[in-house]
Amino acid sequence: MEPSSLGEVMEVTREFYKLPLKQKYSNFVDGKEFRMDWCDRFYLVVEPESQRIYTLWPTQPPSFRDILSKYPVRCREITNLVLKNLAKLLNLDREYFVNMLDENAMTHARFNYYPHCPKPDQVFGLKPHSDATVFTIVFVDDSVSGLQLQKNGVWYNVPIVPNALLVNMGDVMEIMSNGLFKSPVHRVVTNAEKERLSLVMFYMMDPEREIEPVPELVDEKNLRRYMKIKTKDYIAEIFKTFARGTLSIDTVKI
Ligand SMILES: O=C(O)CCC(=O)C(=O)O
Ligand SMILES: [Fe+2]
Repeated sequence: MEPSSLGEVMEVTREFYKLPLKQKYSNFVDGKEFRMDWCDRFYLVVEPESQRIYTLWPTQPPSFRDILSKYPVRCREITNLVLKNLAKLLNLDREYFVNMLDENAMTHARFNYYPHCPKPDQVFGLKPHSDATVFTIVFVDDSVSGLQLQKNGVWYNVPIVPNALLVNMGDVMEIMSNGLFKSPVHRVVTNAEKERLSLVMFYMMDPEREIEPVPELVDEKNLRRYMKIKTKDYIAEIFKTFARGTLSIDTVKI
């Protein structure tokens, strides 16, 4: 994607979060079972277009709508390209995963704003989680880091790469690939001095479609590792597990 279009997208996100009319509320609830995250989130359905609720779309800054209408189109091109190559890697029909994201598939845009935090050692910007999506495209802040990935129990900082988008495999791909692909656990740490922004595109299937390992990838040698679950039930699960700080994918592992 051209650096100029990416720059515009980050700029409208920044402008939006500067608006006084936006109610800013940061939560710090320190309980035994429940810990809120140090961030403001704003979700919009962007696809299917018929499900956009334009009354919720900010009218300020004035270019918000226009820019946020074009961005998903470009992200979809990236998604399709990567999904085709992932299917090829698994020796499946190249369109296999692309076809899962049919006309009823849901794409959410999530705008994350992490205010600077007076107690960065006590609260996360976003708790450890894996994305309950097919696929996620993250546009991270171009100057403040904070996103970390877990591998073999160790946390690694995700570097800031100018004008780059981060493509993240979600739980659905882990389940469908019967564990060949991994949906990485990640988190966002807070920063004592600086605020941070990100814009995340979440690709999910039609809520009525079922998630399960691709039959071609399961046999006597490669036993089935995940149960079947309807997309909408999996989404309902996320809200419970995220609040508890556990992983949704663990609920469908066999
Ligand atoms: O803010 C980020 O860099 C990542 C956000 C994220 O992981 C999410 O919204 O699921
Ligand atoms: Fe995430």
